[in-house]
Amino acid sequence: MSDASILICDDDSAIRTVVTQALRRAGHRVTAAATLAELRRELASARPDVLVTDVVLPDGNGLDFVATFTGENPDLPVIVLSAQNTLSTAVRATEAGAFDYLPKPFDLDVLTATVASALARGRRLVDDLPAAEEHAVALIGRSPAMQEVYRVIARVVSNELTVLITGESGTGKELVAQAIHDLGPRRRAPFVAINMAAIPRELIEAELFGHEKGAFTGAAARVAGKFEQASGGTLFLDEIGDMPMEAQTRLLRVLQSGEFTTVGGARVIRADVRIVAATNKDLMSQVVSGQFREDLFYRLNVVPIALPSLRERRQDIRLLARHFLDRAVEDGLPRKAVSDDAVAVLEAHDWPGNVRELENLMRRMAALHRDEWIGADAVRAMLGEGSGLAAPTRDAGIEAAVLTRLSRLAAEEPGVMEDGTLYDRIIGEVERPLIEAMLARHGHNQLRAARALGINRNTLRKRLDTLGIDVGGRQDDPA
Ligand SMILES: Nc1ncnc2c1ncn2[C@@H]1O[C@H](COP(=O)(O)OP(=O)(O)OP(=O)(O)O)[C@@H](O)[C@H]1O
Repeated sequence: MSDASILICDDDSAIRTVVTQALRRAGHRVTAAATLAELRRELASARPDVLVTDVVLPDGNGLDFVATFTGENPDLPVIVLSAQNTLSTAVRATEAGAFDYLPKPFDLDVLTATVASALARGRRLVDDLPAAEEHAVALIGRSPAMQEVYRVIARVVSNELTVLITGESGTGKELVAQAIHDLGPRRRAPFVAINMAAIPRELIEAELFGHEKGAFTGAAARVAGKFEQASGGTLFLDEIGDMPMEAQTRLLRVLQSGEFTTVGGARVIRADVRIVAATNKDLMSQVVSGQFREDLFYRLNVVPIALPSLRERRQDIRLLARHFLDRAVEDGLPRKAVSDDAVAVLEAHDWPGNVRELENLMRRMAALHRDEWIGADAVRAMLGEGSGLAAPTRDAGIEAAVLTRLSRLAAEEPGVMEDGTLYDRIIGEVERPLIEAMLARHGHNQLRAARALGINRNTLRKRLDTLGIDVGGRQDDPA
């Protein structure tokens, strides 16, 4: 007999019975309540060692009760059970001061273990949480795998622990990092992301720590690095597995000392950022092969969050598909709906590009499908056409940008999807930044820019004219 007393409140009598039996088997004394009123009566007559409560009760909301109750009884651990399996319930439960949150259906062994650890600690897990606030980050998914992700997020939002998010490309690593920022006390300061794979290796340190004027060829002025830009907020180190060794060493030093110096500078700056890192690589095997510093790995991997692939949470596909169609409506596209057999096709697909691939597909459907109802054949056809979507040579960012642009155009100009101008308009919009970038890279020398682009100099001149790109009076200097 543990001699601990547990009070359980749930309006479902089957849950009350099984929980009571399981906790009694574990040696505890158990009292049960079916409503908030009964719960209040029980609490007034005797103080339990742990309170376990449901959220939706016939006479009120369990979470509101927990928030007030834990404020007055900070030492009594509360475990919240809920069937509303969203990130916001997990976070609200933690914000309300709950010791832990268990999504329904839960495993009785897990509940028993959670009660045991609540008894061992005898206090709330999280202190000083920010006031509950509606947040913009929509992480969709109710699968058990996502529930686990929400629980970890809810536990880390209020502290400064470094988080390492792993998962295949497109599983939502950046979205999770953003959620951790948006829900935590640093949310009013910037969230700054840097992608190690997208920056030339030799520039990574300057990007991270900033550089002084003249630190290297081309450093015309002092530039603040991402650490400074994110000051007070969160720094998201994306694709951390691609970080070169020297930069890893420097990052480790910063994490150890909490200070850094800019490239070429003697100035010491205090690093005031929360670090969230992400990778789609197996960092541990990179450690083994000597490509990643072991000490840095352990510094980053304080709280690991492993995001499931979409294949591992197929039950979320329907919700996600609807979510992306709703988002398309917000972008001004007509409302579309997926039929059940279309959902079955979506659920059977393997999604190598994960949620990003599904998001792109739904955007394409919203922008291009003619009927309001999206059936199985339309999905099959679109999946067939888009089968190259996740191919490494195709940039999902460009795909998404083009589809977003198409959506906006469709919303702003009815008829544009049929009026025969789309090719020139969209290609023109992509062409302009491409040409401008190559001109800038080649010092506005048109001949060299044309060569680099692989087009004829006259073609380039014509395109500059048509697109109205200002060449600042420069012509093509001799190459
Ligand atoms: N659970 C989710 N709910 C809603 N949208 C999601 C979810 N997961 C991912 N997305 C969406 O899918 C797209 C890809 O997500 P994100 O960029 O966060 O993935 P990632 O894992 O960081 O990818 P990469 O490794 O390629 O950088 C984004 O547009 C994001 O909003």
